[in-house]
Amino acid sequence: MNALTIRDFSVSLGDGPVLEHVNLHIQPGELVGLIGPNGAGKTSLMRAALGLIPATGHCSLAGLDDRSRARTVAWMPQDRSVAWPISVAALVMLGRMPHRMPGQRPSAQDHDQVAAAIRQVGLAGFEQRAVTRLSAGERTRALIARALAQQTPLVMADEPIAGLDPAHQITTMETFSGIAASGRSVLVSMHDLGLAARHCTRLILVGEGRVVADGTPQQVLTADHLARIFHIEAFLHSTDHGPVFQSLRVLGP
Ligand SMILES: Nc1ncnc2c1ncn2[C@@H]1O[C@H](COP(=O)(O)OP(=O)(O)OP(=O)(O)O)[C@@H](O)[C@H]1O
Repeated sequence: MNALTIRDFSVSLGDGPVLEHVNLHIQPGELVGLIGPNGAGKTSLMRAALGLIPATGHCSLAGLDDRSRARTVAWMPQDRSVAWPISVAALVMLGRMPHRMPGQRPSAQDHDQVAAAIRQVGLAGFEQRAVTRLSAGERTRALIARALAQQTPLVMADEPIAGLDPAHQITTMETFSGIAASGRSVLVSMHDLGLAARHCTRLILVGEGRVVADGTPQQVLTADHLARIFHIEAFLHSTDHGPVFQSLRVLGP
C-alpha cells in the first residue's frame, strides 16, 4: 500500500490555481524530495494533502479523522515559530500525543522516544531549555525531533534543512534516509538540489502549475528542466562520492 496517494489533485489560492491535476504516489521506503522554484506550490501541495487548505481530487489522507491522521503523518511546517516558552522536551513530547488517550500521562516508551528524537537531532543537553531561547537552527532541529518522535509511517517536512549548518543538513538528510531504510516514507521540500540529488531516492519537480518531472535525480535534474523551470545552468556529475551538483549561472530570458 502506498504511504501517500494523490490523484488529479488541484489546489487554488487567492485568484487562481497554484497546481493542477497532480498525481503523486509515495511508497514505503522512499525519501522523496519535492523541488521547484519559489512560489511553485510545494508548501501548498503538502498543506492541501494534509487537509489544511482546500483542494479538489483524491488524497489518501483526506478520509482520516484528526487522530488517525496524526498517527499516519508527521508534519513539520515551514513556519518555525513557537508561541510559548515550553521546553524542548515538552515540545518534542507533543509528537507523542496521538499515541495516548486524552488525559493519559506519557509512558516510559513515550519518554524513550522523546529522548531518542532529541539525541538524533543533536539537542541532548537542551531538554529543559525553553524553545524560545534556542537559535533558529536549534529550533528547527527541535521541530524535526517532534516529527521524529511521532513515529508515523509518513513524515512530511517543509524545507527542514533551511537554516541548518552543513553538518546538521547532512545528518538531517541521513536521518530521513534512515527512516526510509526502515520501510517508512519521507516527503521533504527543499531548495538544496545537491543534497536532494545525494540523499533522495526520487525527486518530484513542480513548476508551471503542475508536476513537471518525477523520477531519479538524474532523470529530474536535466539541463532542460534546470533551464526551463529554475532558469539556471548547473553542473551535475556522478562521482565515487555520489552525485555532485553545483549551480553555475542564471540564464537570461
Ligand atoms: N494565502 C495565500 N493566498 C493567495 N496566494 C497564496 C497564499 N499562499 C501562497 N500563495 C501563492 O501560492 C503560490 C504557491 O505558494 P507556495 O508557498 O506553495 O510555494 P512554494 O513552492 O512552497 O514556495 P517557496 O519555495 O518560496 O517556499 C505562490 O504564487 C504564492 O504567492
